[in-house]
Amino acid sequence: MVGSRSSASLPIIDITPLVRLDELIADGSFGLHHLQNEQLKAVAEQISHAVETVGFFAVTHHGVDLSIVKDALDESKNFFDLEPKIKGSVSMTNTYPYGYENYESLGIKRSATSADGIDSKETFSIGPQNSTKSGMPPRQFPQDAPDTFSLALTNYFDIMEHLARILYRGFALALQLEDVNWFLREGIFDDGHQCALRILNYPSIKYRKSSEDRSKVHIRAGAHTDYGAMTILKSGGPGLQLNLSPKTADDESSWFDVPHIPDAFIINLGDLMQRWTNDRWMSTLHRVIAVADGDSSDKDDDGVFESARRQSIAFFVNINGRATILPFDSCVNEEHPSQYEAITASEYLIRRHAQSMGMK
Ligand SMILES: O=C(O)CCC(=O)C(=O)O
Ligand SMILES: [Fe+2]
Repeated sequence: MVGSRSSASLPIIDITPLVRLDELIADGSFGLHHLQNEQLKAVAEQISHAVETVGFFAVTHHGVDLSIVKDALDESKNFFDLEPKIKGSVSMTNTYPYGYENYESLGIKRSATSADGIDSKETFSIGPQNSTKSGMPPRQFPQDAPDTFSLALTNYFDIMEHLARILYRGFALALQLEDVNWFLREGIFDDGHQCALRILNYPSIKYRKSSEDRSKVHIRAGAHTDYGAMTILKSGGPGLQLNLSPKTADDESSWFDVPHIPDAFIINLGDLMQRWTNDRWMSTLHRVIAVADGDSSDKDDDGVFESARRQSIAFFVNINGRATILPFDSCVNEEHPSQYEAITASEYLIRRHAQSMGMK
């Protein structure tokens, strides 16, 4: 029964100490003694625990200007309301891996489980600002979309880049790397990084649930793991679920709701970070399901349910394409020998993308 879905205990981490650290570094007053701060150590421990046991956590007190988030959500809504001809005028191609995609009309099924159908969502993505250093194509926005749209997305991208830096410091502390700015070194995560921003729209839907199989859920985005280092997700409503064991993806009882926490961001790790940490940190399977409005989900008879439109914004945090991914020393020992060879980040992402499209 959908009404009995249970919530995973999502770690909620107040990242104030990491935001303070960022301020100290920005104004030049940082000294190594600041790393001895007990609250900072506690945050690193919380991150470490979250990524080793769930692969997902929420961050609060992140310092992000929420008016930029609101603008991005409002402008996204207006964008997806535009005519298909306009919103689809910049679309994803073999040479431009961003732009507009309508999964339903393309018949795209990107999911790990046989039970999932075609995603009922549309998306628009942009890549990094610095196309020369990142080696990615220059950003494109539909010509007939308002300037306020490109401005809102550009601003959102910039604040996410900043939050990514703050979180990467948390990761360096959690991994006990020798330098708190380890991930932010030149050639690892500098302005040649390959982050991507994707806005998502799940149109409102009506669906019927059969009385024979009441456990069946209506999938809006099929089960998948993300490819990159981490994803910073702003979800505009409930419906996100996670599953801690890929083997049980077809078993409904193994899916847990990720609580929707307004004003927080949900962080989840991607496959690249799992590989980098020699499988110590988890890239967790997740999906989006329709949640009936007004929680009328446990009607007795065959009912038609309606689920409101849902929007979200995913910021896929990557690193520079040429950076080498080799398991961290702190994640390799006799009990856990290194599982992976060195690979560059871009090689890895291309390989993962090909796998998801059914090519090997
Ligand atoms: O819309 C959401 O809440 C999740 C989106 C997601 O998982 C993705 O785009 O990778
Ligand atoms: Fe995802």
